[in-house]
Amino acid sequence: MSEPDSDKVDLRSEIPRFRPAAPPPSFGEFVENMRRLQDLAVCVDATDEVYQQARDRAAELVELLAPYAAREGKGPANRSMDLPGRGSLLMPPFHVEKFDEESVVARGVLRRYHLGGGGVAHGGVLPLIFDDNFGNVVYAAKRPISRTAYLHVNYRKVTPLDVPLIIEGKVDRVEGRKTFITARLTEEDGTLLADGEGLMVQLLPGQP
Ligand SMILES: CCCCCCCCCC(=O)SCCNC(=O)CCNC(=O)[C@H](O)C(C)(C)COP(=O)(O)OP(=O)(O)OC[C@H]1O[C@@H](n2cnc3c(N)ncnc32)[C@H](O)[C@@H]1OP(=O)(O)O
Repeated sequence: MSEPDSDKVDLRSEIPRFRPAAPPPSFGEFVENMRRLQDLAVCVDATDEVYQQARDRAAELVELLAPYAAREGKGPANRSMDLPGRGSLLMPPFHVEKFDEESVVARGVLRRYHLGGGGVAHGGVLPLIFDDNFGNVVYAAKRPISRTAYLHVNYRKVTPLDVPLIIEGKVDRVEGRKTFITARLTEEDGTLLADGEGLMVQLLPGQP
């Protein structure tokens, strides 16, 4: 049976209306264990016997979960606002601490999974953090639903792992359908690691 139209932000688009989830009690620990698994998957140096066992246990987990795969916007991942990264493994584990028309601030850490080289974060992870912040800024500023047209990141210093990080983004200016956003990624003491600028363009009816 098809889903009701009220689940869509725009009846002609495929973007589901965002509804925060109340996840089952064990979901948060499940996600954190999955994050630890990701950290280990990219760092362990084990014997083939260990990898065989890991392969088989991972296959059991896939078999357990596969029957419950649901459409976008239905499961708790990405919608659990009290969990790091909203409970989405794609998102680095950041918590939004401020969400209003003035700015959106989130705090979190990058971990072993996010390693690039030389003990610091992979550069590609930072645009993900900025893009998510830009999306939140547009939402918090009550701008119409928009997508990123471009995103520019200036890497000012290498970004450490396992150190609290803060991203703060705000609307710089609005020009018709265009919302220009700026953001800064810092350490807790204010050390600037990266700053970014992005253009979010309001979607027209029918744009996916
Ligand atoms: C739960 C809901 C989640 C919704 C999303 C949340 C936000 C998450 C952020 C994302 O990650 S979105 C995913 C990454 N982005 C994309 O996949 C976007 C793909 N691109 C598009 O869909 C279209 O290119 C876009 C909607 C951004 C713009 O296409 P349009 O055909 O609607 O715009 P048009 O070309 O008419 O340009 C509109 C204005 O923007 C300007 N513009 C567009 N792209 C630009 C660009 N890249 N650089 C500079 N200016 C740009 C363009 O010049 C023009 O300026 P003017 O109005 O002043 O003439």
